[in-house]
Amino acid sequence: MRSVELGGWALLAVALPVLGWLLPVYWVYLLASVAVTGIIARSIGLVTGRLGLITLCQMSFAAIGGWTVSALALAWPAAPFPLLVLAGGAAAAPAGLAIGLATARIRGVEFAIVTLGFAAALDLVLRQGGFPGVGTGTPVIPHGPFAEPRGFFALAWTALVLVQLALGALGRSRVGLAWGAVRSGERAAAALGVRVARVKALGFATGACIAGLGGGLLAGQFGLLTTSVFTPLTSMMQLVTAVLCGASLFGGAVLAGAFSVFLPELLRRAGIPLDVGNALLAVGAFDVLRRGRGGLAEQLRAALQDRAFARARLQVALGPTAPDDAAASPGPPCAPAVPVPPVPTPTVSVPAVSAPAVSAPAAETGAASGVPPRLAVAGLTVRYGGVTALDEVSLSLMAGEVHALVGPNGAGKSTFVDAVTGFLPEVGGTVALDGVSGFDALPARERAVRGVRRTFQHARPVDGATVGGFLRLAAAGRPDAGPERAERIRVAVRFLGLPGADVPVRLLDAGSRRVLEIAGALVAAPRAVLLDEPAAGLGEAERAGLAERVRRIPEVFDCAVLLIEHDMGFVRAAVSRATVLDDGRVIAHGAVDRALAEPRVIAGYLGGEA
Ligand SMILES: Nc1ncnc2c1ncn2[C@@H]1O[C@H](COP(=O)(O)OP(=O)(O)OP(=O)(O)O)[C@@H](O)[C@H]1O
Repeated sequence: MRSVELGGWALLAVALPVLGWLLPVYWVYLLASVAVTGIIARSIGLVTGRLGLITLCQMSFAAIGGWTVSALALAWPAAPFPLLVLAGGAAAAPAGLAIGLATARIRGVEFAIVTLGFAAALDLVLRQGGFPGVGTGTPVIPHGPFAEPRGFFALAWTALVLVQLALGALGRSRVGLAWGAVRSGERAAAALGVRVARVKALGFATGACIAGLGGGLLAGQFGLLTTSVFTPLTSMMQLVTAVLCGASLFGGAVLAGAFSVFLPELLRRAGIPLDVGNALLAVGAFDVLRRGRGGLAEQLRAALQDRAFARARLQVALGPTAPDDAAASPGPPCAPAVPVPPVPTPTVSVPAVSAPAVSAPAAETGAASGVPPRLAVAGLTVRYGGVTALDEVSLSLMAGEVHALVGPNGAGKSTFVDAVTGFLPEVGGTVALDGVSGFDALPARERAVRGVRRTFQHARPVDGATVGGFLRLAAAGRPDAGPERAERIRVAVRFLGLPGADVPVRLLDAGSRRVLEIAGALVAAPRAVLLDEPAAGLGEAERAGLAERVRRIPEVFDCAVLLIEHDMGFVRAAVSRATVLDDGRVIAHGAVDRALAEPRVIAGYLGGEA
């Protein structure tokens, strides 16, 4: 895969100068247009392809870049043109940041409508004021060699390649990995410690900056810009073409540029109305979205990846472990490598709660030893409209224990995890971490950063990431040094038998993805992990292997585990204590065998299975 990419870059490095100097000027002009349009398509590929946000205003950001370059070139004709183009990108970025911050809490149709509104508003403003130089008929003439078509060709393609290299580096960084996490699911991203609103705004601002660069280049290529180039409709057509071609990749952006430039030319020569071409592009984009496999370039890359990893191990290996398997290295213990900062006293007041329906004896919760529970949950109450999903539920999760939370479907188990990890807006009761109250007042991301990590019943690890990339992102939420993180990742990979770091997550089967999600929780040096049905999707042998590993998590990672699981064999193999919920209330708790042997549990849940 890597060699294919390197080969592609080498081919480009040779082909572009040759084409630039040998082709007739007309073709050089068209190919320069491909690069400029490709830059705008790449900005859409970032926002829509990587971040999953439908943007209908990328041509408006291009207009801001074009307007800025036009104004600067008229005021300062001898200015180095590349510098002006950079100024165009810089001018568009704040507009993107402002929209990104204002829309941080929305996505989907609402987000698309906001961007369309911005595009329409800017279109009106531009129609009133026009672009600099148009009134007097003074065109932008790029200073120096860039005024010539061949010089401009070199500038446009250099800009596209530099944008790609910058996005490639960003994509491998924590920010880029976080874009994929946000696209996969904002809840799951927050559970990884990602600042969702900030990451979205930054991504949108980056996209705006790139579109601004494209618009700045358009000013140099056209000389005089007209508003018809930057209407909301052209933004929509750019989006359609970018989606069809898969512009989250360099090849897709180039293809989108080629479609935009050559399709109208071909249709014109064939005497076919341009609208027919637009309709064909729209149908193609619709088909791409319907299939959900990405645009043309993304599908090609997926096919190449499938081939490259055809012989690789793509499942977790969960055979029996040797007692010292995970901790084979003499490295530092995985946790608590970083001390957990104290939780500040909450500024919001927590409503007083009455005593829990069933309260745990002090000896069982560990309170008698004076060691505070890792998580002390008291009187947790959650209502969905008229449904009381949790009713005064209390549970103490002690250091060193694996504790099961079991009960029939609809008992409130997932709601409990959502409430403790901060994913529900209105929750009654209190949660303390390591004896410090106020944990329940923190937002979800902050709870993850403080060391309470979770997995989801329906796992969705980061789109487009590799196993290694996902784990790096998951480990990055803690303020410790790189080598400690790398060591935690190494231990978790070995402990859970994960496939190679370069394997794309999308190639893993459902069960292996869930195990990867567990690893993501563990590499963050958590104080407690809450695992929601982690064995779903695994075969019989793997389930046994996972149960054994879950039992050993406290010993290897110094973190307490709350396990939700319907398979009682798995539960008995993995846990020491259990709390049984039914209809949102605790009906039994204590040592696992005793709790599961309670008559109410056997009658209401196990149906004689005990
Ligand atoms: N978003 C929601 N809106 C309304 N009701 C909900 C919502 N989520 C859960 N519920 C209800 O709350 C109750 C508890 O649901 P929850 O998903 O927590 O149960 P569970 O024990 O995790 O079930 P399962 O084992 O099937 O996952 C159920 O009656 C469910 O229908």
